Amino acid sequence: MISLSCGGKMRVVLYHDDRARLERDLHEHGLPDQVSLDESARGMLAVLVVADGNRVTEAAQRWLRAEPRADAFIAGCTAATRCHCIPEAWWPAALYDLVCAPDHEALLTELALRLRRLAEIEDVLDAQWLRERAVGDSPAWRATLRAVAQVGRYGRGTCLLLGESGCGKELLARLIHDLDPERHRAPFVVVDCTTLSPELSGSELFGHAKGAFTHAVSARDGAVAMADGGTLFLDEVGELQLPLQARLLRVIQERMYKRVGEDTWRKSDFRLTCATNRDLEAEVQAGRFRSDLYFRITQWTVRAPTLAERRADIPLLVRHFLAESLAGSGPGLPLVMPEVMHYLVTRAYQGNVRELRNVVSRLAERQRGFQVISTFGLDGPVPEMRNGLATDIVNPWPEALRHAIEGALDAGLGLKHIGQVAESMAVQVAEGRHGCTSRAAELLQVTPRALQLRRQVRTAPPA
Ligand SMILES: Nc1ncnc2c1ncn2[C@@H]1O[C@H](COP(=O)(O)OP(=O)(O)OP(=O)(O)O)[C@@H](O)[C@H]1O
Repeated sequence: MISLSCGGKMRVVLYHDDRARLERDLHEHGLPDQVSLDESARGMLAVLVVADGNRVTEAAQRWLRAEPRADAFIAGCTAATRCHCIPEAWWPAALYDLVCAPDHEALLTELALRLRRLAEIEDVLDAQWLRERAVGDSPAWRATLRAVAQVGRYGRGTCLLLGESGCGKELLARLIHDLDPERHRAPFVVVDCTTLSPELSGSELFGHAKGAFTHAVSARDGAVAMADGGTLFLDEVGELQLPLQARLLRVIQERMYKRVGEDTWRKSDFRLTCATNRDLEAEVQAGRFRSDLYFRITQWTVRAPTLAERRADIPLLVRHFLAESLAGSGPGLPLVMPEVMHYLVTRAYQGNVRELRNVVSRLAERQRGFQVISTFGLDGPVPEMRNGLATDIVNPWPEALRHAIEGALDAGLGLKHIGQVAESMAVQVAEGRHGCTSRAAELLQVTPRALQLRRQVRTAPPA
């Protein structure tokens, strides 16, 4: 997939019979500052394709040959050329956007707008707050974030987030909400459709009037009312029962609802985002999900990649979850031994990022106080570091050590802390070979009691 961001300007190469005119027109239509038409500018490449007549396919092929390493293609065509853009025939995998407009003038306006948005989205993706919350730099994850940023910032409609359990759908739904310029200050209301009981589901979604049923001692708002002005997030929407689907459809269409036990129509203006790990199209085919509701909730769809599709992000995620687990328990982050990182990068994760988070927090808990995270207490055999994929991702020892030392220096921790990293590493390696035994103590040239004490000191909470 594509990555346009490199901390510099986005370089856009234009192809058009009359390049000078195209350039002038685009500038006139408000090309953003971040976009450079200067081919010598640093940065990744987006290629803008504008073609007339029947030559779209032929032109695209020519440009693909000329720019085989382009990161992204934006293809532009007018209504007259649209029918010649048979996407499957020539769209490259890196096609970022297809822009269609009725005529050349409208096309230029639209292209300039898309480029402006693209540049804005790249800025959003590089924002510190987003990088800290939605950790990962892999092309698959960046492509997902780009789609989510586009929906959040510019899309007004409903969005269905697809993906396996634990791969970050709820996190993405929150991002859509936080990126929505009009709604981000209003509530983000989550409804887990798996926990909606058949008896109370209507009340949980729509609220109830006092005395509507046995335990309704007072009137209460439901999720739909609470999400007014903000976002209603229906997690596991595929679990909704058919009668509730019908009621929900009405609310989505008309933004009106009635509390249980009440006859008055009430209004709620919310953005709807849904998530599912089911194949909803198959559910529609099987008659378990209403097709009209399906079309209503899928104005946009974004698929969150599995962790296996973004293994390159695992080292970053490991450090993120380590920092989360060890917050407040001492200076700096411990060094993760390359063997451990290799294990974490190559192991299978049925529960995706959630499972990785649990594994890392268990490791951090077991080795709290150490400056080095070793293989001690891993929940599976450590494979040999031969796997090509993992060796590309995992830093080898000297590099891992250098990172740890650089991290310590950046955090202003000095030689004492760095010495502790080395000492901790030696203890971990010796214990890895012999356990916490007199043999390990001998190897480290300390008494077994001193080794044990060191362990206690290390595991004691920091002063
Ligand atoms: N890129 C990421 N950076 C940081 N944390 C992440 C990332 N992706 C997922 N997580 C974390 O992983 C956990 C699972 O994510 P989330 O709940 O969003 O998954 P989900 O797909 O909604 O799961 P489910 O289908 O089971 O509801 C959460 O703690 C979330 O914060």
